[in-house]
Amino acid sequence: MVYFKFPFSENICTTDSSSTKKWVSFFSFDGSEILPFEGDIKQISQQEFLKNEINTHFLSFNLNGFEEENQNDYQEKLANVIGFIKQNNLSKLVISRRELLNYNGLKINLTQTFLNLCKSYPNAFVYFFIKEGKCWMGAFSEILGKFNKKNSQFETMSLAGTISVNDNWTKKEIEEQKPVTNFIRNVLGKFSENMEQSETYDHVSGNIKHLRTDFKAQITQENLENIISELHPTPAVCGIPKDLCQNAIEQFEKYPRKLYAGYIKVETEEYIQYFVNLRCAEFFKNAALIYVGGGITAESSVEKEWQETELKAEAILKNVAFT
Ligand SMILES: C=C(O[C@H]1C=CC=C(C(=O)O)[C@@H]1O)C(=O)O
Repeated sequence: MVYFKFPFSENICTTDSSSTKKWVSFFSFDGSEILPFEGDIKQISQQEFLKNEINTHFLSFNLNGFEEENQNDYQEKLANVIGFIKQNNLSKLVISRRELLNYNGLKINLTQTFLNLCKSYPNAFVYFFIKEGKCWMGAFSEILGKFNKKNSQFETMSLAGTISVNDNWTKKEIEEQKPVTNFIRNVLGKFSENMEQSETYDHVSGNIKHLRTDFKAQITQENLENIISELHPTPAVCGIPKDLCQNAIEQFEKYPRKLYAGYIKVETEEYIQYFVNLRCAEFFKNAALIYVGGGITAESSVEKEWQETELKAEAILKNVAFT
């Protein structure tokens, strides 16, 4: 089963298994895994959603033998990453870690946690699914693509750079967002002659904010999947050049990102939308892993980058409901 909420909507949606059409699919970061959900999309009321509490005791698998990276380990790794960035003259490389949430014998009310995320992030795409023993939940507002089937308009955004809502932007974040914007402009330029780019502005997401630039372009539907595969993974979740950065991520992180930093495709009558899967967690019977990362540049401070991942983890953790 899958439940989700579109940005700026309060309606909870699910899929109705009477149809075999696949309107909702999750794509892993490295493209090796696709998790489709069969059925037409339908809305359900909050009462209906709350009828059966789903908690972590229902899940099939325990998380065993997981060793969490502590602040020191992570900062040491980032120091090596910065060396690699300088050596290869990279504008940025996005590195992540997994924060452990141990339930300490308690259980998590997943239905309530999903509702808390919906309330905390009205501008986000929020989802929750259990399938084949896997359980993930996430809430984020970055759009990889939104295609309007009626007028063939394609929208996307460059979203990067993170600070606490009350802080001021520094050169580091401004320089970190630029390669994302340039990358998107180059890709869209190959497929469209009329592209519009907005000013760069603040995008608030709970306790933090990002820099954001919007794009609109006229495209043809036949090119949609090509555009998505050229865009993904954008330098907001990977880096450029893509292949070198994807390899470096594998070397430095030493674990598969699975669905983190992948995307979710949702097709409705009017739109085909692709949401970037960040601020997400993988739930097990006894513990959960929160996936958090950040864009590292030659100017990064390893301590600030650690704090940034703490802030991002907090965005999920403060919404978790224990029963
Ligand atoms: C990779 C993540 O965030 C991306 C999206 C927005 C801001 C980012 C940053 O400031 O590093 C990242 O590019 C994450 O949240 O795990």
